Amino acid sequence: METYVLALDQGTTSSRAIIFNKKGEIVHISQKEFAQYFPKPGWVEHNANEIWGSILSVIATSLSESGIKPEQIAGIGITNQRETTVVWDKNTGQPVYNAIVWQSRQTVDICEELKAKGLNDTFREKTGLLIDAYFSGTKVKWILDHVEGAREKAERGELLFGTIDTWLIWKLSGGKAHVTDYSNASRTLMFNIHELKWDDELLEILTVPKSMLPEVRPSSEIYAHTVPYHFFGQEVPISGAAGDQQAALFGQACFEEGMAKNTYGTGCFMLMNTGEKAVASNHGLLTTIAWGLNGKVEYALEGSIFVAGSAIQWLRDGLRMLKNAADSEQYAERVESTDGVYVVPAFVGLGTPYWDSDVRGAIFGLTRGTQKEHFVRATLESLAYQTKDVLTAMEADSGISLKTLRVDGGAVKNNFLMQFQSDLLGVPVERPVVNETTALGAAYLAGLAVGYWKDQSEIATQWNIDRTFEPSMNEEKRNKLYEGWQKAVKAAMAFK
Ligand SMILES: Nc1ncnc2c1ncn2[C@@H]1O[C@H](COP(=O)(O)OP(=O)(O)O)[C@@H](O)[C@H]1O
Ligand SMILES: O=P(O)(O)OC[C@H](O)CO
Repeated sequence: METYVLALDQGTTSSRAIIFNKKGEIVHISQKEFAQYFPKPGWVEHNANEIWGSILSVIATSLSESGIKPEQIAGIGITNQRETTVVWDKNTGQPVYNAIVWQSRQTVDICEELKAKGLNDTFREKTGLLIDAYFSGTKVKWILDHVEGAREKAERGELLFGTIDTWLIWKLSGGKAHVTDYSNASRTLMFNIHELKWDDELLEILTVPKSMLPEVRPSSEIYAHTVPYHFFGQEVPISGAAGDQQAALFGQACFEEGMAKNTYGTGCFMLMNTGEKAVASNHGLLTTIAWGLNGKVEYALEGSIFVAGSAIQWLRDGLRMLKNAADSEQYAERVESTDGVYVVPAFVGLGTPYWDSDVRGAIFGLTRGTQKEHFVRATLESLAYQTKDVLTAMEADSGISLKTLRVDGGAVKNNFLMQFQSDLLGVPVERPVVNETTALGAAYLAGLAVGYWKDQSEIATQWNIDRTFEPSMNEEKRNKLYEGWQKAVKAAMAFK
């Protein structure tokens, strides 16, 4: 009987189930979108039960459409939008509030209070993060402070907290396992990434009872089995879990120190493997756990860009300049340059390296001759410029000069963008055959735990290039273009 590994990729806008074979090839994909809730400006929420429903639905579709039987699934790997926070009642299994999404800004005031108390260094040293509404810790506090009766229940030990991986494993196992993996724990603002434990001092500052927190485990091991009624009568091992960006680093086989990937989706997330060293950043990067595997944890430096592919969606849906995102490539190619136009897509502020929540989007360099083509090109180029900002910070912090950049995510289909990225960074950009590297990473982690794949060297041999983009721009031009971008960002930040 041929066997497979199933990856469940629970993302910000959709859930996907992807079945992989032994060669790491995609056998089947099914995908389901779910509702986004925006109760107030800047707030983003999901219904955790709807997320669970979407997962059950994609599992059912993938098995029925592929014809693969549940007993042919050797293991399940979970990967997820990170930081998004669910709090539920352990007796009823019902969430006490919507899931508060990573993008949501409803805890900005809590963050300001913590910063005003001078706690930034305490959080940074212990968690590798900075105080920002992005991370889970202040979201848990917000739920306990705002939902009637929640704090009392939490103190009586009746409520559980989890990021989406934890919620899904708890549901799939019929409430048996309340666990998370190191990579997800490292995004909560409550986990000490050096001592590898929930940090009592931070929990006290955030007023979060420890009894709510899941057990933190390696990213590749059997956490639990599916309860038969959720998996067509089968008890399948749930054997891998990692946050989506760390899973993509794994799926890109960036196993050696200094190897990096950049994912171009809604936002852009660049991660560099720093091996067993947790490298502290002086340039606005995050220090994060890449994964726990083979009895140890490995770390990564991360640059987070909040608006990337969503800027192309804005051209399409907001400005109605494009019929679909892919058309941006043809428009950009029709002109030689942007003629000095720069788009700074700071729609929700800027992440790495600026961490400025108040700056908003801006356009510079318009003339009477500016056409749609220049505009579209400048928007695409902004993804590459933001990536250059992140890479510059990363090279400064790690002392490592990048030799090549591995890329994935929806926008890497755009050949213009990839070529411009390579030109701007001055390094080759490598696009793999399997673009679903997030799911692939989760599948690999799950497969390793059940002996489906032998080890990381076997996995590394499965990574194949679809196309390499070589840099062809001279240094003078590259520097001049980048200087223009830096001026544009500075000017946007001055306008507040
Ligand atoms: N050919 C393209 N050129 C530029 N951007 C694209 C292209 N195709 C898709 N995108 C962008 O990529 C994003 C979707 O990528 P995906 O990896 O599915 O994102 P996510 O996982 O964050 O939902 C969208 O924001 C879309 O605008
Ligand atoms: O769901 P994605 O792919 O937009 O990823 C979200 C990130 O994990 C947020 O940190």
